[in-house]
Amino acid sequence: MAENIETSTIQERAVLIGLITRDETVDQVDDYLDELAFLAETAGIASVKSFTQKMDLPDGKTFIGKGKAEEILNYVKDNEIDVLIFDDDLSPSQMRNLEKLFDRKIYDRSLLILDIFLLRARSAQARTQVELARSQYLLPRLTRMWTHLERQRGGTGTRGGAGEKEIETDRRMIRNKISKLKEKLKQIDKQMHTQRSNRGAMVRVALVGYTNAGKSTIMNLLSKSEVFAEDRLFATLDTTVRKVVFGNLPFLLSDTVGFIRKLPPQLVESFKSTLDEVREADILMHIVDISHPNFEDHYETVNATLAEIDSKDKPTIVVFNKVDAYKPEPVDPQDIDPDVFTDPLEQLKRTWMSRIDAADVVFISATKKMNIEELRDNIYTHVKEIHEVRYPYNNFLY
Ligand SMILES: Nc1nc2c(ncn2[C@@H]2O[C@H](COP(=O)(O)OP(=O)(O)OP(=O)(O)O)[C@@H](O)[C@H]2O)c(=O)[nH]1
Ligand SMILES: [Mg+2]
Repeated sequence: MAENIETSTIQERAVLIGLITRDETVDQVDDYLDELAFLAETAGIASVKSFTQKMDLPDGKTFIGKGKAEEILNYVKDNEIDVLIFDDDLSPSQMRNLEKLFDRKIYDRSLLILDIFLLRARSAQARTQVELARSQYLLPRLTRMWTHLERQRGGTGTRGGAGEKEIETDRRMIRNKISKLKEKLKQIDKQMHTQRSNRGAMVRVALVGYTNAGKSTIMNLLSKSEVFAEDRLFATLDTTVRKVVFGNLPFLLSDTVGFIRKLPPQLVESFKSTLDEVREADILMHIVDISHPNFEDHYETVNATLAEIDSKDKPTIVVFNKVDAYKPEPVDPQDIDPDVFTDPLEQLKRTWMSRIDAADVVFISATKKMNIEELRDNIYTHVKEIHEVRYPYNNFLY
């Protein structure tokens, strides 16, 4: 799509909106909104302010309550806000109602993630997968798209019978597009499957983890390759596979798309073939950014997503990355036991090494190259185990 100069130089301004439901704390929701701001930034949208509201259940019609809506509306009018971004997913009718109420673009988390994926998709496979997910997301929301179109054409916003007919045409077009994309994806999947089976029976290790955890950085470090890594969410959408040899032991290492809280279900579904690399892996390396205040949530989110793609029970090395940037939670000095002078990182290590089998946990810094030998030893041990079962007479001398 052609971008005009205006949209690329003047950033869109957004307010972020999150509900604090019964099972969530204020701190948690603050962290979710920080993440949402990071997502918005990745999509080129500046977050100007956040609003939260305590509510047990979202309002069926407008998601937030009346009073809150008024407060936000006033702010939106006074501060040149273009977009409202909700941290949770909105139903098609909520989205329509909100759009009417605010007369601004309404995003939910899914739509934002879908837009980022669309911006970042490079390969034919990734593009097809994202387009499919996005079309499926848009289909029930077409009326809204139509009103957008109408406004762009300078219409008055009133929708007569002709409008409804056009919506029906648009719907048919999208349905056609969806089936074409599915067909195309089937073809690509077939090719990828052949490529994968041509790789033979080499042991396969897959890097998995929350987005921005450092997977690509670790891939580069271990395989001496150059995979795009940066401080952005979803820097990687395609799977890269490299052959790596430790000592005399060869194996395949793959880097793939990161996970995030509330990944749109349409995306998980259409990225299933990208995630085949994970599903068919012998060993997983689960990378966790330990410097992130919410890293325990991230760890759980990744495990839940792994369960969704039937990959939860594989041998897994948990790699806590970014120890160089780890900042312990501030503790009240009075709470510190004067007899125990252990450093907080040490304590954290102990906790996790007892929670997960200690043999499968490593603490590293990929950028500062701390503890990389230990990581390599750990991978070597795991790969060797599988290799010996697969090639009992070979003694892996190549
Ligand atoms: N401080 C610190 N930063 C790191 C470390 N490892 C990676 N990073 C930084 O974290 C950011 C994300 O790294 P990536 O390797 O792109 O992360 P990723 O998991 O591949 O992210 P996605 O592809 O977006 O899912 C980059 O800015 C890296 O430089 C580390 O050990 N310490
Ligand atoms: Mg990456």
